[in-house]
Amino acid sequence: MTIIGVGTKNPAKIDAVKQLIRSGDIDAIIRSYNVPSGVSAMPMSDIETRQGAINRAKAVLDQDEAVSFGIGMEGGVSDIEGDMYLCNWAAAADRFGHVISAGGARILLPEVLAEGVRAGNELGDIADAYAHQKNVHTHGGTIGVLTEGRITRTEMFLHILKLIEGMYAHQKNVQHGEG
Ligand SMILES: O=P(O)(O)OP(=O)(O)OP(=O)(O)OC[C@H]1O[C@@H](n2cnc3c(O)ncnc32)[C@H](O)[C@@H]1O
Ligand SMILES: [Mg+2]
Repeated sequence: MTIIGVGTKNPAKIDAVKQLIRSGDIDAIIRSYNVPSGVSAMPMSDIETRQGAINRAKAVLDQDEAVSFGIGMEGGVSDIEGDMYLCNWAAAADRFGHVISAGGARILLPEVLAEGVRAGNELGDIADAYAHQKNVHTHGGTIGVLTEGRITRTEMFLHILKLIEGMYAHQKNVQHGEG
C-alpha cells in the first residue's frame, strides 16, 4: 500500500487526489498536510504558481517518512498581453529526487476579478464577493463559478493529476525498455 501525501487541507484539491486513486484503481491511501508553498499567497505568474506546486510536493516528504509520493497543487494567475488568466499547476515528488509537474486549463478572468487581484487581493476573496458565495476556493473554485459548474476546481486538478500519473507510468515504461 502506497501512502500519498498531499500538501494542502483544501478539500477541493484533496478530492482530486481521491478521485485519481479511485478512477485509476491505484492501491494507495492519502494523508494531507498543511505545508508552506514557499511562494506568495496569490501567485502572479506561471513561474511562481508552478514553483508553489513543486515546493509543496517536496515539503510533504519532510512531514512524514511513511509517505512515498508528495503531491502539490497551486492556483494562481498569469498575465498574457494584459489579459489575466487563472492558471493551475500540480507536481509530484518522490524520495529519489524525481519531480513531475504539469499545468492545467486556463480561463480568462472577467476584468472585475482581474482588477481585484491587481489591487493586491487574493482571488479566493474576490471570487466569493463576485459569486455571492462563501469559500469558493474550497468548493467549485473560480473556474466553477465562471463556467456555471461545467468544470470545477476538483475536475481541473484531477485532469492535471492524470497527466502526471500518466507521465509517471510512461517514464517507468521507458526505463524498462518498453517505451
Ligand atoms: O489551502 P490551499 O492549498 O493553499 O488552497 P487555496 O484555495 O488557498 O489555493 P492556492 O493557495 O493554490 O491559490 C492561491 C490563491 O489563489 C486563489 N485561487 C486560486 N485558484 C482559485 C480558484 O479556482 N477559486 C478561488 N480561488 C482560487 C486562492 O484562494 C488563493 O488566494
Ligand atoms: Mg493558499
